[in-house]
Amino acid sequence: MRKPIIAANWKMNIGPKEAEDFISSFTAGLGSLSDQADIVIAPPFVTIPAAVAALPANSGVSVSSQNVSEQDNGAFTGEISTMMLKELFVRYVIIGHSERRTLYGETNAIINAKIKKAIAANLKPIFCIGETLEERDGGKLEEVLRSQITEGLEGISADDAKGIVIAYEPVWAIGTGRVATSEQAQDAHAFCRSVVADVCGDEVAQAVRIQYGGSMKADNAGELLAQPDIDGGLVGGASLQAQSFLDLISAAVGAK
Ligand SMILES: O=C[C@H](O)COP(=O)(O)O
Repeated sequence: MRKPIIAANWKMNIGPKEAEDFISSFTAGLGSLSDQADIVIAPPFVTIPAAVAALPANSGVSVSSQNVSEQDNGAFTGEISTMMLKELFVRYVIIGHSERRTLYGETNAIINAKIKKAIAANLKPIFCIGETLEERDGGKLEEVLRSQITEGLEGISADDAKGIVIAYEPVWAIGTGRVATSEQAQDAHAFCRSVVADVCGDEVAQAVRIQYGGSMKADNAGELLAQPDIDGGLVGGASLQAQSFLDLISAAVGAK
């Protein structure tokens, strides 16, 4: 049985002050939800210290970054290293989000280097994959997912791969309000799991958690999480208000 994992990706929203207010309302309403799922919040880099400080001890909520450098240190203006994140008690790192791929030119090779760097620092990667509408309509869904997974996980041991979280996010569903149907999402998740089995073996494929991302909300989270291969969510818009994120988590864990 894979424990659900629900992550808030705040993207370029919520500064340090606003994060304190969010976390105080969010943790006040969390109750036992954090026993039923791993809950992760990924603020912008500058908000991470305030988010970590605002979380009560034993809240059961982990902090993630939204990106990390594949370099250790040096002349890389604007970049943040794994070791800097470790100092801030960050536990997860979102890697290869479609916005990083399309807007900032991240390739499968760069993403693979970032995943390796995160693992070496004992940070847990949330490894994002997903097809564009053009690729899906052009019959390339499986080809795209296979190459993203195969190249992203290249050279990673089975033991390390087990701890990676994969986020399947159809690009056409991100921020559009157009959620994949539960059947479309389940089919894609089952396919991703089969590719992980090809690359890393069946034991890893059964252990790896695969989140769905793309217009997930409280009113569709239950149906999505009821699917056997959907183990959680990577949530953008619906994670920006404490109550809407709590409602979503509640619906998600209720379906498992
Ligand atoms: O990382 C989160 C995803 O990009 C989904 O964003 P969204 O929930 O706003 O569609």
